[in-house]
Amino acid sequence: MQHISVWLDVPLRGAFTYLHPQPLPSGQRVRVAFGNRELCGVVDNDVPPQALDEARCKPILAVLDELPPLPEALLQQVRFAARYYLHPQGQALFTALPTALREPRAVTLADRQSYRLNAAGLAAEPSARSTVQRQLWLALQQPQSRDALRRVHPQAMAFLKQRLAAGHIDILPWQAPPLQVAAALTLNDEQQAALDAVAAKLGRFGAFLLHGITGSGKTEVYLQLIARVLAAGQQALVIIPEINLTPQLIERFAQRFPASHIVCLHSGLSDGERLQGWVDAWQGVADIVIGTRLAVFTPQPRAGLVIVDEEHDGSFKQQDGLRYHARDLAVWRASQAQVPVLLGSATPSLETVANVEAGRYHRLVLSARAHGSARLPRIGLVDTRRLKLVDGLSEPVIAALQQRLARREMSLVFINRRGYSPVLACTACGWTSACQHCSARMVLHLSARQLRCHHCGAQQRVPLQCPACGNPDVQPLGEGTQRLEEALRRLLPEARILRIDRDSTSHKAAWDAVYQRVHAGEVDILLGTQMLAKGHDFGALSLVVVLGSDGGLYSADYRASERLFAQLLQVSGRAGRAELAGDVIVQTNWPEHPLYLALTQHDFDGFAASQLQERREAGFPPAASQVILRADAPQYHEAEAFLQQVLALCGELPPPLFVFGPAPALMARLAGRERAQLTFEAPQRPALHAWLRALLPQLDALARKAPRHLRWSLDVDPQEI
Ligand SMILES: Nc1ncnc2c1ncn2[C@@H]1O[C@H](COP(=O)(O)OP(=O)(O)OP(=O)(O)O)[C@@H](O)[C@H]1O
Ligand SMILES: [Zn+2]
Repeated sequence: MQHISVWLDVPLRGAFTYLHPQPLPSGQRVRVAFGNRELCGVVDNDVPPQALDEARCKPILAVLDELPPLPEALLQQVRFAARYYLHPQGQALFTALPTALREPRAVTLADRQSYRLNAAGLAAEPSARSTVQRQLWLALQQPQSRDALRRVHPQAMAFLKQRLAAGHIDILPWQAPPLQVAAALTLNDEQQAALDAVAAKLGRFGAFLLHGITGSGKTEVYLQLIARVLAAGQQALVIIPEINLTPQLIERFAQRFPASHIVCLHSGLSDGERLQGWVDAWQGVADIVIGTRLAVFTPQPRAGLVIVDEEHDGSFKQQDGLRYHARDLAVWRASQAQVPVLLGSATPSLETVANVEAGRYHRLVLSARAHGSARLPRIGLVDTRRLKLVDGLSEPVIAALQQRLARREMSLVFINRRGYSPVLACTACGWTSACQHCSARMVLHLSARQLRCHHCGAQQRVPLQCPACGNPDVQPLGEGTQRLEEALRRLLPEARILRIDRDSTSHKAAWDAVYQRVHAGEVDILLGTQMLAKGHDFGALSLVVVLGSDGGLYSADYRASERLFAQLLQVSGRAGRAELAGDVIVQTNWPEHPLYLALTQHDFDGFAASQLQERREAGFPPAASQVILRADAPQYHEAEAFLQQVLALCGELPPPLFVFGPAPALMARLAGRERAQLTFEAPQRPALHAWLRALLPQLDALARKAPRHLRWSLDVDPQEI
């Protein structure tokens, strides 16, 4: 019997040892017993098996070998991710796999082979009268996939089956159809320079930032680079935020590469669809993979290029389990595969800006809008300190909306708050609608007659009177999208208004309908949240109004200004993308704030430089490296006590490492649990990680003794504090 190391999806750091009569290759999926369950495991011969007595060791129950062993490149990527993010490797591995491959069961996959008549089949010619048979027989003189045959005639499968049984068919391995590239746009000089710079690195590693203002034609650069990669017989990986994965984007890729196999990986897929796409990429059948953060783990044997669009986007950081950053893993992966990686954004993250400054990434600039006459919009501020607002709207804003309406141009009203009003308050005693489970207010959803917590999902009926003092006069305070919709309908009765937020437009089909209406010219005012901020290209849009953004100016989170600036520049970037000139109006009580001043000048570089300077002075990332140890429990003192024990375990940290806390998290209470944290920090990452890695065994031991209801986690390079 052989001792074999197997990774399991369990929160333990080591691999497990099982027995099997023969050696098995690394990456082989197997079924094993674990406790009283059966689990899927993955063999890893890089880990020495434990020298256990055979009597104490269980056998492997089944070898799940309908697929080849998982590729070494994936196992390496997982090894790196587990090490870097201080996460159990077994769990990291299973995070990387599609759900269907996490189960201890065999999977079924589409047939990607081709079929062609052999000599016997060519000799057995159907009679001229059986037209369907003849049509299929003629088609099968060339290699055909099952899909292609079905398109020839719906009865194709029956014909194929019969001919296979008769021994008339040769089965051929999958073959890529010849590449087709539809007509591309002529690049402008900056686009061309960017393309040339990355193309020069094809076949080698190089990290690039494509810093292109909104509407500068970044996507066109991606498409033309991908054309080169495909022409070289390689595969491309494109990672984008979930919110940008619109049917329009996919359509743009499909139109450019009509014969290529494009796989789209996102959260809306069924397990079977995700598995098929993943396996197609791994088997080299898929030429292009476009997906959200999890797609960074999709294997590609002929990898040629990695693209991360909107690289600054917060959704690239996973917030539970293996807390990886898809952009950072994408860069690592490109360096392993020796291919270039291109990070695109109009508002790059400060991490990336710092990497450019340090010479690790090379910056490529697109400084002008690509579309013929398009210019950047004018951004103006409306000082609301002395203005009377009607449902949150100032006179100049209403006038501007009216003007566009008269000119039959489209406007976008942006407010990052869904619901009717962010809080309900009692006019007598000052009671507000706090969530009982979170340190947050419950949002009024008037149409549903509910108060809802946007953090934990708690819902309750709108009280008819103040729950504290019985006063019947409880009033909504502030505006959300629903209330603004109501106000706009009243103030501009002739306008056709379309509200877009997570309540109105949650699935892809709804998005499709939005696009159709917008492009058919059936919308005068688009009103919505951050769902509208990024990536969309609405030609007729000439005015953007930003409401309620002041809240982001004075947050305790040091990243809040960076995020707000990026969001405002992105949403401003929706205006004036084609022939129409664009205007942006930001309503604010703080018109002198440096963030707004930089915004009105479209001064990303100046703003980023000042933010980086602040971070350096304060010793915050990217000028330092952080790891947060979080703990939560029903009572604060339980979470805190655990972290105190960790502190005692740490003892004196070797300078320049240091730790602060335990302190309550910014959102101290969430879904009924109190949250505390320790923040570890150091000017340099390797020393911090090495020191924490050495601490892990003792930390795990301590955690095993903690109360059962205590939860804890490590967050490397945290994005939320
Ligand atoms: N070289 C070009 N010549 C003419 N038009 C172009 C060119 N490149 C891009 N465009 C057009 O400019 C518009 C904006 O391009 P694209 O959507 O690629 O920009 P982007 O930089 O990805 O924008 P954003 O970051 O704002 O989403 C599109 O309508 C596109 O067709
Ligand atoms: Zn809540």
